[in-house]
Amino acid sequence: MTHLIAPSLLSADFTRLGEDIEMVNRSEADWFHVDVMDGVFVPNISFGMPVIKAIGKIAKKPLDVHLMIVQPERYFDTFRDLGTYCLSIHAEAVTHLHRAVHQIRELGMKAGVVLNPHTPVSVLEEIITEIDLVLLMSVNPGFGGQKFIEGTYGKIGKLKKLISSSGSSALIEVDGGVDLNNAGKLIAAGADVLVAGNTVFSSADPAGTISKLKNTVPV
Ligand SMILES: O=C(CO)[C@H](O)[C@H](O)COP(=O)(O)O
Repeated sequence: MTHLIAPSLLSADFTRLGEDIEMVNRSEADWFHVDVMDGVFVPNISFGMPVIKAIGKIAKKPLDVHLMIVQPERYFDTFRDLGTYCLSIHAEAVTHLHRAVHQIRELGMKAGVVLNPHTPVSVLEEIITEIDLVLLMSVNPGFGGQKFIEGTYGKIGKLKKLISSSGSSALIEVDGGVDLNNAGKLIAAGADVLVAGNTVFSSADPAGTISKLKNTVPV
């Protein structure tokens, strides 16, 4: 499978969000990455339901929603109703991860599990065959534009081994500090989905940057 690109709307220009969404619609991007922060699980607040509803009205590509919130179970129904394709929750934010991922799947969404940089891949051993995606944070979550954590390459390798030895078909997504310099190495390490915020939206040619990310070859 060729890798997928998911521009993170956290780095979009909110004064012209509609134009940025249309740019992504027309681009070679595959998904919209939507970061939801509550100011408790992470030290920042992003946007909530009315904004996501507006995004969903004009987004022509699947919504890949990353919940950085405590007790995410409270909102699974709401995110399904907002048209979420893949709903990802942090392993660190829920006590009953198995129950939570099954609730997400029963609502008809793909279920993703997110690991913070300090959380080992081994926490997924008993659940890897029951999830659709693992999102590895390559920065500490909460803010766009942070520096990529180099240890992520090794973590992708460990996750890839766990996925192939278990027969899981989970995708590996990487989020945080992804740019044109590290994209090829991330794909070579085994990343299936690259999230990019700052790299895309701070670029002089965002659609061109998405195209470059999409056409990056493994190195
Ligand atoms: O989840 C996130 C922050 O918690 C963002 O998706 C991530 O940081 C992407 O932004 P950038 O590519 O600018 O690092």
